[in-house]
Amino acid sequence: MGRFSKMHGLGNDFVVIDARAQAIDMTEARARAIADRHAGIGCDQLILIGNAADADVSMQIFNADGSEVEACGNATRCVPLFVGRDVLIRTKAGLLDAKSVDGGASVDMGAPRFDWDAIPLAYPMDTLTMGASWEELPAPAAVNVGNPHVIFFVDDLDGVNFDRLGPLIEHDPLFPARVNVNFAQVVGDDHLRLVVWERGAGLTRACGTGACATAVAAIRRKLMTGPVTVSLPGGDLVIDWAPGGTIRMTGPATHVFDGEADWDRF
Ligand SMILES: N[C@H](CCC[C@H](N)C(=O)O)C(=O)O
Repeated sequence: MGRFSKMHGLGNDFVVIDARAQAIDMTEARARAIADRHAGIGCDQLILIGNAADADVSMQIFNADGSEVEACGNATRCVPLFVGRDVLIRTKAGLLDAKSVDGGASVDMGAPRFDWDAIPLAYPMDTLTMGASWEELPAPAAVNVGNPHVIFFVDDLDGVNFDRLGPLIEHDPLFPARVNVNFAQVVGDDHLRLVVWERGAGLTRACGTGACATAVAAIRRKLMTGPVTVSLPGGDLVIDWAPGGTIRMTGPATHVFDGEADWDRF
């Protein structure tokens, strides 16, 4: 039998498996089966913690649809709680420094990237105000924070049909690696509301990399200067960034319970 921890960051929930202690052959199909909320354990993302030659641990991230991706901000904040100390984490997006703070963690998420081919987009385009539109939505921004994000700043977040526009944009051929779709509303000085349709997971209660990408886009557009409070359905994150620097994300991390499972059954 294998062991796992159920954890979350502002309701964005994870099954976390310590692959240092147990051999597990993770495939896209097995990740999807584990994440299934009806026939599996259920989570937005599956997280494998492993050994790393150049860091304290490695972190692999699988979306609920089974796709392996580069970054997950909310899960990164859970790693110090999971391993019991501050850690340097090797991910597909680079080395991340995660330190415990009261009730959660503060993480240096690295530097954002803005070039069209770093997002990536299918062809050259300005990524601060993109020359692309979807129905009534305003021209978005695009930012890569280890994973790809498109950000729409709207006047009325409650009037957006997330379930219709989210998948339409996630799968648009302009995004050859698909994309996380962020819908944001400025609600005060250095304060945003944000709802995210996540690539490979759909609507979640919070998205850490989405909060990072959206705060960076707001600062780039001079809508605010930061540190930015990002209010997601599951709660608040604080994002600090200045042009030319790396992004610091601070917020809660929660351990819910530990369990056992026979991984060969998935
Ligand atoms: N859906 C994302 C991965 C999880 C990101 C999110 N849960 C976070 O906290 O950053 C992607 O496909 O890039």
